[in-house]
Amino acid sequence: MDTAPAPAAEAWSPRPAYWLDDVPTAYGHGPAVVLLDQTRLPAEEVRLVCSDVATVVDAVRRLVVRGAPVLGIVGAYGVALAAARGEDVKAAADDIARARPTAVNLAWGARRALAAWQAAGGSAEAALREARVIHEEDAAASAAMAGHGARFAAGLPAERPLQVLTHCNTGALVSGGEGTALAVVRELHRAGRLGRLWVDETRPLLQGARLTAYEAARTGMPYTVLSDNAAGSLFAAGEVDLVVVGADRIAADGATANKVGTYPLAVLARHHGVPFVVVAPMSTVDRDTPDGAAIVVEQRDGGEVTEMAGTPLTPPGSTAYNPAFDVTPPALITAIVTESGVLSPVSAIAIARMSAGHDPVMRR
Ligand SMILES: CSC[C@H]1O[C@H](OP(=O)(O)O)[C@H](O)[C@@H]1O
Repeated sequence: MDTAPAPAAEAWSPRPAYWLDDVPTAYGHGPAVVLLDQTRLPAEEVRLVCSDVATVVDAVRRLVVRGAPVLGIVGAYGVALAAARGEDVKAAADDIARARPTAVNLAWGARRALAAWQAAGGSAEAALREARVIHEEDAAASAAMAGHGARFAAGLPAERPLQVLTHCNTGALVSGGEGTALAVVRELHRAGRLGRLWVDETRPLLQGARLTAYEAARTGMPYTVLSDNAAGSLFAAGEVDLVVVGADRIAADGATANKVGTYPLAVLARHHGVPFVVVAPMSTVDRDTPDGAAIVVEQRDGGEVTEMAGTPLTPPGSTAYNPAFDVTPPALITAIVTESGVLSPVSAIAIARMSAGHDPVMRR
């Protein structure tokens, strides 16, 4: 079984999204939101300079920037950009929130920046300040989750360095810091406790094969990519000690929306007695969504399934079912790791306590 070579571990960040005050733009010099174009990775590191909100919204829709926490950061920067350009700020916040419906962070970040703008009497500086606070908060949350998650993993009965399976991409590309679930894996690697990272390719857009592998290679983790279909045989062979995934929205009862293909992993993990851990900041917990049935799952264009890099994979006229996410019920989740601590077992009460700002049920 091939394992990609592990280059020297390094403190590395791809800087997925940031603000620049004064750059050449389509409108002359002015502020911009700069995005690392994740559709071009791993082959090319190309940055998109967004000088208006319409460009930000299009970039979110095309997954130029993606992943719940960084979407919260970009949502806030997008509102700050509208304010700086004298655009309709409320309309901008609404357009941003509508760009992708499932990751609660997108609307949450936009609304926080809008509220700051309104509270300051329509101040663009206030909106930008709030966006920067959200960016910094997410970096701190990422570090805290990495610590809580690694300590939880260290408590697992393991006779070997952990073999961890993950789905989609939850690293520094989705965060102001090192990410969510992949930040936990990176912390385990630093502590010498990571035996291998199994990387689900994550059809149809291959966030795992393209992005998680890119991050694992850049940070020196021992990793192996697999087709999503192969995960079951890994469990059956006893090669998975822990599953860690991210989240796009966690409902008040602990039901979790994440990249499509997550729910089957939760079922496999339960069947094989493997801990299944969700890692997400509090900004992804949405107490206004009561349960999994209330989570809106983004349905994306079928062409993402029937084509690969513009090449048809199916006969002309084929239709495709392409939900971007699925929902895992709380009963299949061993623990939810947030910056506040570890919930185990997950319960509606614990989630409610956590989303109300109280300490979670269990803290490690
Ligand atoms: C922890 S945020 C990463 C999260 O977002 C991904 O979805 P997408 O690539 O469509 O933005 C996936 O659900 C990841 O778990």
